[in-house]
Amino acid sequence: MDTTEGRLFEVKIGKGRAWKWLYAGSMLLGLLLIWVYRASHVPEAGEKGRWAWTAVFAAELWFGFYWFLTLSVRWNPIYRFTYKDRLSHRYEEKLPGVDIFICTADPIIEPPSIVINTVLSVMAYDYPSEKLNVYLSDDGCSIFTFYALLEALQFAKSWIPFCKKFNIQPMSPSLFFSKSTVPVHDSSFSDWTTMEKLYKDMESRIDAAMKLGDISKEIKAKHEGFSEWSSNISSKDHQAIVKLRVSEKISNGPIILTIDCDMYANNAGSVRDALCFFMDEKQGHEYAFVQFPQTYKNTTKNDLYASSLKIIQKVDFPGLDGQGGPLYTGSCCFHRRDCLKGRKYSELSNVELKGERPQILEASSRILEEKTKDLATCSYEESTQWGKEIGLKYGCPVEDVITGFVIQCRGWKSVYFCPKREAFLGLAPTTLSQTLVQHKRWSEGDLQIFLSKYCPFLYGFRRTKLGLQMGYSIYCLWAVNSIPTIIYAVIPSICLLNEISLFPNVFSYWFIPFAYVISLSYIVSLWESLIHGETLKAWWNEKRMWLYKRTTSYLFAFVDAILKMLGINESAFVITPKVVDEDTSKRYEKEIMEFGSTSLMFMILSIVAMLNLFCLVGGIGVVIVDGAGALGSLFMQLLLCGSLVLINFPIFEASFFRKDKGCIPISTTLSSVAVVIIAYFIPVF
Ligand SMILES: O=c1ccn([C@@H]2O[C@H](COP(=O)(O)OP(=O)(O)O[C@H]3O[C@H](CO)[C@@H](O)[C@H](O)[C@H]3O)[C@@H](O)[C@H]2O)c(=O)[nH]1
Repeated sequence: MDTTEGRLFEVKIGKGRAWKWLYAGSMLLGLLLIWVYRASHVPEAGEKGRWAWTAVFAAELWFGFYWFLTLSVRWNPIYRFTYKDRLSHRYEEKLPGVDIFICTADPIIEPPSIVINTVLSVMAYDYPSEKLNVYLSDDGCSIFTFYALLEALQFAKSWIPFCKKFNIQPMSPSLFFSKSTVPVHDSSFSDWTTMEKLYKDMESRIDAAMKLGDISKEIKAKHEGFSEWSSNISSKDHQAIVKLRVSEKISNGPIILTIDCDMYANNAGSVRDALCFFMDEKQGHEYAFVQFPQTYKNTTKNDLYASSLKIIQKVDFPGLDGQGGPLYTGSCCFHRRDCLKGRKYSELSNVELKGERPQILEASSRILEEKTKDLATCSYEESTQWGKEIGLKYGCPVEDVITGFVIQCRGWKSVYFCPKREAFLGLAPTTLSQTLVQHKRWSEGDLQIFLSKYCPFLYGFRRTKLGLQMGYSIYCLWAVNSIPTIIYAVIPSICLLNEISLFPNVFSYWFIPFAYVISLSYIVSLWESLIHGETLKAWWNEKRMWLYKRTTSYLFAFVDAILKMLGINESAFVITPKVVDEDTSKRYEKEIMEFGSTSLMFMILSIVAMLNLFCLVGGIGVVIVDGAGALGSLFMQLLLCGSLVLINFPIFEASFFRKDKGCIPISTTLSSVAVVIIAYFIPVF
């Protein structure tokens, strides 16, 4: 193939425009008919169910509006392909420096052995090693992480050459040795077993230090860096951590990769893939960042907690790319340093990827170390533009999303690149509670953006395409979905119990738009899941998590975001644990849902489930007594209530049949039953 010509990447546009028009047009017609029905059939004043009707109508208006927003990411998806051979041929000698930032914050829930695997994996990229610099920022200021890093540096001297010699992928030793075995007669066998032993020995030394809760004097004597821990140091008061401006003084790579501490590099070519976009002669100067999907190595076969976020990764993000670029999601993203530092896009300037690497002499490295300590302190930032216009934006639980949005508003585009071999593999939450808390943080942060001056429709107006503003709003309005979803999960069921019909009779023409809109949206969602490799059960699990997130995470996020806006509350970053105990882990592998504690979130889930079970039994009783007439007018409610009972099966199982530690505590079950009984006596208006 001729590598002297041609673009460094190619874009393919998604097909099926005619089908999309048909889908969007018919859904819109169906929604309009539903709204017409609602507006023209409101119960008379004084008639039972008037308020319930109004609430359901409001929820349907919202669902329609929200569905319209989601069209933005389905309209024009684009898929990208890179030509790394062309990049090597033209630019091998001129490849830019790349600074990799890994951040960690807590050695207990983010064990150092996980962190160093991430470090080792990125060090093994197929890239000139003198141009690759890896920085680890430890917000937890842990001596164990420091010690593990020293061990990793020693190990890297054997690991990196080994990876390059045998083209090892994944480049994280723990993942590699857990997956691969080499036949005894293979020529690489002895290298392989030596390396595995080296790794296991290192891992057990680190784990032993963690267990002991101390680092021995002999080890401390080996590196002067340990002396930093001799004073009264804590995670709240510690030496400076590595930041953007610090790396500027040390390596000043024009390209920056940010990753979470549990995101192992899994594809040796990712740096080169990213550069195919930044260095493309025709369009490279337009791109500020290249976001790769955050994929997880520990999701179960049927993705119990829907943590793979498959539809976001496979449908939404290519769609956003077609509208000007995906969101920056914190991890797995390559940035142009200039853009992170606040540079505005200009069509005329050809932004070269130059970045003079500071000359550091042996003698000056100590002075540099002292100087960078000062640079990295938070107080350095007082009365500066850091955290506002320069670097990541502070003060929002999703600092990544807001930072990416502002960069796009400065005129830059971003790229979404989904390579065949996953670029990164991380750790998804492995309990229900971790998943719900993580989504609470995301949806709260996103709503805060919507309510701030950075609202996509306001700040993005004239700065970005309307499609991109709509795309951002899908996530920014996640939390608001909680209210209409709760209305829909509760009110029709209560009305069923009280024999109040909220939907048209199955034999009426008005039933058709309801049946059409509901079935089409489920068929499309099922089809999207299946073509992207999900199982039927994974789709069903995703629907359950859709309900659980909306009724808990999003609800809490909604309330907290409003309180924050009113100045009553401050939001905090709850770090997602990367490890759980053995029992919990076994249940996760068997896809048994984990409850186990008495949280308010579980209480809400339990109440909604019990209420629906109660209403379904009552509703069936009504139909048996009243006959076919009642079945016709209550059919939709029976269907809705029945589906809610079915999807909540894990809650009933965890309340009544399970005895393990992950079941729902009896106190939660009793309280929710009590709430349901009280609700039964509340009159419906
Ligand atoms: O005070 C903190 C809190 C977190 N972290 C690190 O930030 C990363 C992300 O935190 P985590 O608790 O793992 O959050 P997740 O929800 O798993 O992460 C997603 O969501 C975050 C925003 O909510 C983004 O910052 C992340 O990049 C993105 O992967 C981890 O490496 C943490 O060690 C810090 O360095 N300091």
